[in-house]
Amino acid sequence: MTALLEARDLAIGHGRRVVAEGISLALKAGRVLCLLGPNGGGKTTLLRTLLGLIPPLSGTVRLSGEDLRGLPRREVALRLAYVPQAAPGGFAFPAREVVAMGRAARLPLLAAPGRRDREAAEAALARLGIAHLADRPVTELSGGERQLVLIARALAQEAACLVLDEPTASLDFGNQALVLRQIRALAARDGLGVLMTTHHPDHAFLVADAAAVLHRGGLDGPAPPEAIVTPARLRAAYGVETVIGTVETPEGPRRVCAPVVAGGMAATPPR
Ligand SMILES: Nc1ncnc2c1ncn2[C@@H]1O[C@H](COP(=O)(O)OP(=O)(O)OP(=O)(O)O)[C@@H](O)[C@H]1O
Repeated sequence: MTALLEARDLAIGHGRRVVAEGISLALKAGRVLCLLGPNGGGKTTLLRTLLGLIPPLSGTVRLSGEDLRGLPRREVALRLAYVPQAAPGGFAFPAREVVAMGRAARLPLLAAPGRRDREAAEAALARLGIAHLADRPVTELSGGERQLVLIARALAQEAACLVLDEPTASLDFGNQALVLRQIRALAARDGLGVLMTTHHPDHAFLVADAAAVLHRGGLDGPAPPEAIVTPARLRAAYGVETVIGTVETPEGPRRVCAPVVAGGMAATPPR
């Protein structure tokens, strides 16, 4: 099976400044890849490079085997949907219209959304459990609600691959679980490929088939979460001691990651 999204020996950065190099990864349909790493490690830079929003310093990005550089923006948008980090501000559009904007790449230039587009927007709202927010201006929503609207907008795009930058960052505990459940279902049930960044190593255990850590100018992984999320690697990446254990859940045994906060900080924090 050809990967939906693939990076080969990628170097990423801004201008001439290299943020990380030697990055290779592949994301297949129906899989979730969790990207971890400390603040400033380069996660957003990597996502934006994979999306073609900033050029790689070297190496290649392929979408379903095709070099990203040869694809028009519109074609990229039909294959990859991006949920950027939630930012305050913006226009007071109703949530329904913001979600419908996810259909833009599927419409002829300046065409109004049709019935199929409105249905896709409604379905995306319902799927994330926010149909009741459809008429509310997004500027009046809580940060968490707004994040769910942005995810619904990406779903409405109906791309084969979802790229989410910290999709749970501003969400409360319940909404985090809702979003993670949706992410898993989108991969398992609908066969989407999902690449997400997170600051919670536990999310890799919860939803991911593979995890990778971007730190110290390189990428560890991707590999199965249990091979990547280890006390040694978390110490190297975050400078914190952790305990990894297994708990019983209704879905079966699951690994969990607990930081040690009482005098357990590593002697040498990263960079
Ligand atoms: N537009 C830019 N121009 C120049 N340097 C940038 C730009 N955006 C980010 N950087 C730098 O690139 C490095 C990686 O930043 P990036 O935002 O990719 O990290 P991150 O892992 O996503 O961080 P966080 O977890 O805090 O969101 C940082 O040193 C940052 O200062």
